[in-house]
Amino acid sequence: MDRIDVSDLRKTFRLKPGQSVTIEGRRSDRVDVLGGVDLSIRKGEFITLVGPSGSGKSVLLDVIAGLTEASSGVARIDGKPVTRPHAGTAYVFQQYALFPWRTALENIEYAMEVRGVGRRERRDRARGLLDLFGLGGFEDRYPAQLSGGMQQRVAIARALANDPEVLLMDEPFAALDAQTRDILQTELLRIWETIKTTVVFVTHSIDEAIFLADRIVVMTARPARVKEIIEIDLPRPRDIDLRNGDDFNRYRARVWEALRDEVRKAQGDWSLAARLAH
Ligand SMILES: Nc1ncnc2c1ncn2[C@@H]1O[C@H](COP(=O)(O)OP(=O)(O)OP(=O)(O)O)[C@@H](O)[C@H]1O
Repeated sequence: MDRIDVSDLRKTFRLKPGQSVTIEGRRSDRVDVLGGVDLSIRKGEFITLVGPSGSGKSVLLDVIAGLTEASSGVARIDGKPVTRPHAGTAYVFQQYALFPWRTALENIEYAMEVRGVGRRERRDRARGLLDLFGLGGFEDRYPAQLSGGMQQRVAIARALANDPEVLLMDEPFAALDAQTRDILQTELLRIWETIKTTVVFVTHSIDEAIFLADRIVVMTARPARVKEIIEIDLPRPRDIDLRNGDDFNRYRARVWEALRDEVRKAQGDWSLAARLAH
């Protein structure tokens, strides 16, 4: 059975009274963000999601997470419709979203506390996760005392603390410098290869999308649908040098080919909106 199944998912936001947007030259108080998304994701698969800015990738993740209700259609996890946040789903955002008043160890323990896991088990597991992410020795540091890369490692460790069946990641490395980003991609893959949870990872980076994925889902401009799914047939475990190879280059060209027109459409939408706004 598929782990995640999304079927004809649509989402329209109604704006607040007095607010409006310009879409294709017309004023509207509604924004159609998801326009019928169909997608099946197998258990243990690593999916990356790319699409123009503002195309609804985060909204799609929010619906799968149970944080936003769809206007119509359904997202299912293990065959059950998602209607609210689910203990088996963890979410990692671009901003580290750690509790500043808790140490690294206590941040990781938090998710287990909520589930009522006993203190000793919590501590042991949180320590194990810190070690897994190369953060042994930093357990008593507060987020402000950690680098961006370290904070994001803690955020991912916290997300993994409850052994999620589904891990949703919304541009988790976008705020990091290029080298830290490369390192974290490799670390994430190393850890994923041992735990094999199902990952849906949103990114703007084509290289990141190829490097991580079993399959890349390319979304259209808003209202978003799945434009194309590209199978990434590169050997695992993957090393960052893979990016210099011919196969990688071919995938780069192919993903960009799928994305290019959608990015143009989205930009046309914005520039038209900007012209009309002046
Ligand atoms: N609560 C809301 N009310 C109204 N519009 C919303 C709301 N949330 C999102 N939107 C709109 O939905 C669209 C899609 O947003 P979303 O953040 O999912 O895009 P995205 O593809 O993740 O973009 P980016 O790649 O830039 O992060 C945007 O136009 C956004 O303004």
